[in-house]
Amino acid sequence: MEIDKAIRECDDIRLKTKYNNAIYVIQRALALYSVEEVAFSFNGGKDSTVLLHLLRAGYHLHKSGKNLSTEDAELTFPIRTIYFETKSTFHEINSFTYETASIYKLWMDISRLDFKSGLETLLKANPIRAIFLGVRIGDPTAVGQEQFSPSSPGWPPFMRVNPILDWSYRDIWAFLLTCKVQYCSLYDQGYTSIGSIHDTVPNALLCDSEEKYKPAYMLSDGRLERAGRVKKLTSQPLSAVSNGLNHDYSHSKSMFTASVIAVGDEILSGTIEDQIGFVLCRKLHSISWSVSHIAVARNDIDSIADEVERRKSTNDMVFIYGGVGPLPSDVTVAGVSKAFGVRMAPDEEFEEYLRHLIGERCTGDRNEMAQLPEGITELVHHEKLSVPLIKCKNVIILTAASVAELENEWDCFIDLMRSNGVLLTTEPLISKKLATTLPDVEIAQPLSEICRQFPDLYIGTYRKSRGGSIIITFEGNDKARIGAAAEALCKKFHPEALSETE
Ligand SMILES: Cc1cc2nc3c(=O)[nH]c(=O)nc-3n(C[C@H](O)[C@H](O)[C@H](O)COP(=O)(O)O)c2cc1C
Ligand SMILES: Nc1ncnc2c1ncn2[C@@H]1O[C@H](COP(=O)(O)OP(=O)(O)OP(=O)(O)O)[C@@H](O)[C@H]1O
Ligand SMILES: [Mg+2]
Repeated sequence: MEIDKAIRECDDIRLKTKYNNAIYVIQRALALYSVEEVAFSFNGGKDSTVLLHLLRAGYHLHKSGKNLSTEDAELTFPIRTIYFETKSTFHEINSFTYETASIYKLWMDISRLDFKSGLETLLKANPIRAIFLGVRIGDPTAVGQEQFSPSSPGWPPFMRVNPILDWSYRDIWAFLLTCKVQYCSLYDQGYTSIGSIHDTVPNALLCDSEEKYKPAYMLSDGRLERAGRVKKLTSQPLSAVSNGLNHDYSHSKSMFTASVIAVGDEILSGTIEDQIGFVLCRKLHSISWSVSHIAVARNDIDSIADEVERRKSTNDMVFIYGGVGPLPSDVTVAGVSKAFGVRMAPDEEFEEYLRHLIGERCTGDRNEMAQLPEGITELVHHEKLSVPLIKCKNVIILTAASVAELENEWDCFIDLMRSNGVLLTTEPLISKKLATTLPDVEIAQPLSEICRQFPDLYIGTYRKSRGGSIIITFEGNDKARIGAAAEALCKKFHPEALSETE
């Protein structure tokens, strides 16, 4: 088999290792699923071109391992190949896909539906259980994926098989050039990663002094392969902690809203009690911020991403804590990354901080702790913080794991907010509490009337126990109005029925 031979004969040890690992994944998949149960998602891009040849080699080796006729395996490639064709595909990509299909006699299934609907249709009509993809770490969609990853909730059920997940940009080009296989012509014109015609331009890093573009394999820093993608999210200046807040500052009197997300399986199993959320709500309340939601998410990228996605657009700020660090369960930052649809990329500034903090233990080939969501992360510095606060648009990732640590991070956060003028826009809330042992049925009606009379105040109630006292809270910015509301309520009962409490 020409691919296998080319790799075995080359002296690139790194490429050989990557190749062997990818072939291993392919062979395991072919051992787990029959040929009819697998499909290959091919779109003419460089990554899927690499995968095509790996699959050809892997299928051949799979056949020869079973002592079946390998001649047939060289000539035919019986794995169903799916291509989602759209009007916004580059014509060079389209024609390369069709030419490749004809050269290698691919069994093509063309879909003109969106990915999800196309896959639903395909899976209804065929016994497909696993799909090979050319997804690589660094792709925005790779966040949280492994070599075998079930499709996400909401997608039809199948196994995503990613044999080249750990391949770098350099590995891709080493393979294509070593095996001397054809690739789409756009890669020779400065394109380094290809999306749709609307969001892809040649990579400016390959433009020479005569305004000509060098081929994609000349890009020296593979982390910049997506520099030719027109960004959907523009990055922000890294100056103020208030950047990215959804709040409209022109209405300075309106309340800021926040959501609080704790991350931790142990909170959900009742092993530990979340005290940080409680203290954080109190602190937010003390500066007149309204907490609209508090949630606990599992240590799982999709659960975190779902929660963050839901809250970030409806709140001025989202605070998330737990699951930050190098442990296997520390996936909070990756979850935030997924919520914003951006990839995780090494952040040199953050790595430097970590190096100071924990020495050389944190450096290495893949310093996971120093990977942060790309293009949306702002490191917010404060002299009292040994590691800066991580702020992704309006999501603040707190590293606190105890109330004392939260106190420190909070003080710094407040300091920074003040210096950005944010806290000066709202006045502190004033509150008054009344306690009563009257039964709730007796209080309900008169209290409703007071609520109607004082719509400018927040009036709430809570019970200490079913049989015990009820606490009525009055909150607002105007002391006189609070006094008037409390008095109006007291007048509706006998003089000792309600008393002020802390
Ligand atoms: C075969 C196939 C399977 C996919 N499975 C999933 C999935 O399970 N979950 C998911 O969020 N996206 C899935 N996607 C979508 C991709 O992750 C991603 O949204 C898409 O490739 C982005 O392409 P775009 O940048 O052109 O929008 C799948 C795509 C393909 C082609
Ligand atoms: N339109 C499509 N049809 C079929 N598969 C697709 C399509 N778009 C993406 N895929 C699958 O998703 C994988 C990842 O896509 P991605 O765009 O990151 O890589 P690529 O297109 O192969 O290379 P490049 O990074 O140069 O664009 C592809 O390798 C392919 O398996
Ligand atoms: Mg592509």
